[in-house]
Order: sequence, then C-alpha cells, then structure tokens
Amino acid sequence: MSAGRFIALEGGEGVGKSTQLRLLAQALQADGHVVVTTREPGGTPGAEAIRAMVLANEGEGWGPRAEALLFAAARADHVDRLIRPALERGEWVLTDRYLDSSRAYQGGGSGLSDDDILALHRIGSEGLLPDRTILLTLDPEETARRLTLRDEGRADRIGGRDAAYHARVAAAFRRFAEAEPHRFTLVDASGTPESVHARILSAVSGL
Ligand SMILES: Nc1ncnc2c1ncn2[C@@H]1O[C@H](COP(=O)(O)OP(=O)(O)OP(=O)(O)O)[C@@H](O)[C@H]1O
Ligand SMILES: Cc1cn([C@H]2C[C@H](O)[C@@H](COP(=O)(O)O)O2)c(=O)[nH]c1=O
Repeated sequence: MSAGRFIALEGGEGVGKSTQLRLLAQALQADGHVVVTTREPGGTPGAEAIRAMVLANEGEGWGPRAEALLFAAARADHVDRLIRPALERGEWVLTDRYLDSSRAYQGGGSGLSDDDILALHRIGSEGLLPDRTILLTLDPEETARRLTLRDEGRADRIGGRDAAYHARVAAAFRRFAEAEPHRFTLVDASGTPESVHARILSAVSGL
C-alpha cells in the first residue's frame, strides 16, 4: 500500500479554500487515490460540536485562551479519530484549515504566543503536521466581494471580527509561509476557480 498524504488548505475567510478542496479531491480521485475531505474546526462529531460552540454568535463567546484550547481539543479529536486512521490506511487527507489557522487567528489575530499554540498542538495532536500546506492569498477587496455574494452580510463569531483583526491574521499567515518554505506553498487565489486549481495541482505535484 502506498503511503497516505496529508494536505491542508489555509487562508483567511472566503479566499476559496472549500471550492479548491473540492476540485483537488476530484482530481486526485480521478487519478485513482482514495481521498478523505474534511475541515477544521470539525471533521468528527466531537469536533463539530466544538465548532458550533466557538463559532455561534449567541452568548458572550470565549476569551482568546479558552478559544485556543477549544480549537486544540477539536483538532486532537479530529487527528485521533479521522486523520491518523486515514493516513495509516494509505489515503489522502485534504483538510480545509488546520494548525496554521490557530497560529494565525488565536496567535496573530488574538495575541497568543506561537510557542503556546504549538505547545497545545504537541499535547493535543502529538505535533502532527501536513505534508504540504497550501496558503491561498487574495487581496481584501476581492475577498470582501466574494464574501458579500456568498454570505449577504452574515458572518460567524470569528469571521465577523473587524478588518484590523483579519489583516493581522493575513499577515501572520504570510510570516509563517515565508519562515517555513519547506512546509508551505503560497498560491495566488485570484482568477477563475479553474486557474487557481491549476496552480494548486502544480503545488502538490511533488507529492
Ligand atoms: N476563483 C473564484 N472566483 C470567484 N469566486 C470564487 C472563486 N473561488 C470561490 N469563489 C466563491 O467565493 C465564495 C467563497 O469561496 P469558498 O467558500 O470556497 O471560500 P472559503 O475560503 O472556503 O471560505 P471560508 O473561509 O468562509 O470557509 C463562494 O461563494 C465561492 O463560490
Ligand atoms: C481551525 C481554526 C479556525 N478558526 C476560525 C477561522 C474561521 O473564522 C472559522 C472557521 O470557519 P470557516 O468556515 O473555515 O471560515 O474558525 C480559528 O480561529 N482557529 C482555528 O484553529
């Protein structure tokens, strides 16, 4: 059996991660691979329950530390019950967000240290990292246009944070990608879904 591969799609709100995850899964399946598609927070019943708690607009929400712990707990369940078993079966796992979202949002956006986020990941998920992380980048104006068309002004608790928060998130993603080029590939998310898909295919061709 060939080894499984683990790919994460990352980036800010509405850059096209879910759209590209679907297209990549279809291409890999057409190539004969068994593909598991999933998302964070979520992917298992426990992690989806945490998703509902952290993203709901009702109630007073969570402080940055509680939020980071909840995302790490959701990830621990996701890794333990879905991601590792699929990789051990030799399947390809494609996830819409993973650890670098915690580093960018709870770290870059909310001010927790990167060391603390990585410590939670070591404890929760034994530090499991993707084979490749595709960071989709898009200018804020085009992102806003896509989100307005999709959401018509509705946003969840984190998506609804102000522009300065999301600018810090985007800057943090870029810093990580520049600091860890062996792990990240930056992909321009502008243009048609098909043209972005072609860039992603070339980014994963080495796998
Ligand atoms: N290349 C593209 N050009 C124009 N519109 C696009 C493109 N890719 C995706 N879209 C549209 O933009 C919106 C956001 O895309 P999508 O839901 O895939 O983004 P996302 O990054 O997964 O969002 P979120 O972070 O909220 O989960 C959707 O309405 C989608 O149809
Ligand atoms: C994994 C993860 C996610 N988030 C935030 C990012 C988004 O605002 C939501 C997820 O919803 P989407 O449909 O993927 O946009 O949660 C976060 O803050 N930290 C994380 O670790």
